[in-house]
Amino acid sequence: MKGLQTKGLNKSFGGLIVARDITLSLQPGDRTALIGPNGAGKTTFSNLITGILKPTSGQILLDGRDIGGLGEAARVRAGIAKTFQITTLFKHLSVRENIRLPILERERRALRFWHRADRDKGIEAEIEAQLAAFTLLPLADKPVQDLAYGQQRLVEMAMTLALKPRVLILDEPAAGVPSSDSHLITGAIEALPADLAVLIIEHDMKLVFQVARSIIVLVNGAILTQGTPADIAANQQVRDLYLGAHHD
Ligand SMILES: Nc1ncnc2c1ncn2[C@@H]1O[C@H](COP(=O)(O)OP(=O)(O)OP(=O)(O)O)[C@@H](O)[C@H]1O
Repeated sequence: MKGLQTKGLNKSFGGLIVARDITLSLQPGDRTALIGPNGAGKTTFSNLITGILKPTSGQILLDGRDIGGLGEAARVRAGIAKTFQITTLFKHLSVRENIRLPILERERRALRFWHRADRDKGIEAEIEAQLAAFTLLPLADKPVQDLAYGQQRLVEMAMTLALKPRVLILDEPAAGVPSSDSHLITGAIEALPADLAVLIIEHDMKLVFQVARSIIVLVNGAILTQGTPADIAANQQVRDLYLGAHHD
């Protein structure tokens, strides 16, 4: 089966169960949001997928292959990427230079024997394409520290795509972004490569309902329900348990 699957994923910290029998699948092209109240286990789930945490039991498959035994770096190489965080941006370097870094790193790892000039030309073309895709061309030569927060988040996304992921986890892409700039984030998500499988963990329901085609609701570490945005908006249990409740 193509894409990412989890089968019966469980995680406990001592007596505290934070992931309960999570079985889901994320196919190429999916735009799936994972929502749930604070402490529901969303971050824990993302950490299980990226390999930061090891599950207590259960399986994680990528294209049908069990990747549960792989460490974080190997999972990135296998095609699972989570967005770089703003704290990892080189703030004094330009947007273009920041985007160049993960591309150079990828090429160094791939040990492809390009003629140097061809390789450099290819890299520069890729940087320009990413700048254009994320509407960053006019800002390309500015130091990242001079950008608005929402624009810095676009730089993170562009850098993550240099890893050529097949599965992309966007962990709170709109966190800290003023609502006047949230269209930058929704625009960037909508412009992601069509065949990428995208999992969006997000508190901002407006953004979730704009970009997700499927929504998974997590409560107490377990999947309460999964459905289209219309299903979820109409689900009384979700409204009672989550959407009506106060969260940040
Ligand atoms: N390393 C840890 N050790 C013990 N308990 C932990 C650890 N990490 C998370 N937890 C607990 O696991 C539960 C789920 O936390 P998690 O951060 O995954 O939830 P979340 O849905 O991402 O919440 P939020 O929306 O607030 O980010 C919480 O009760 C949390 O206190």
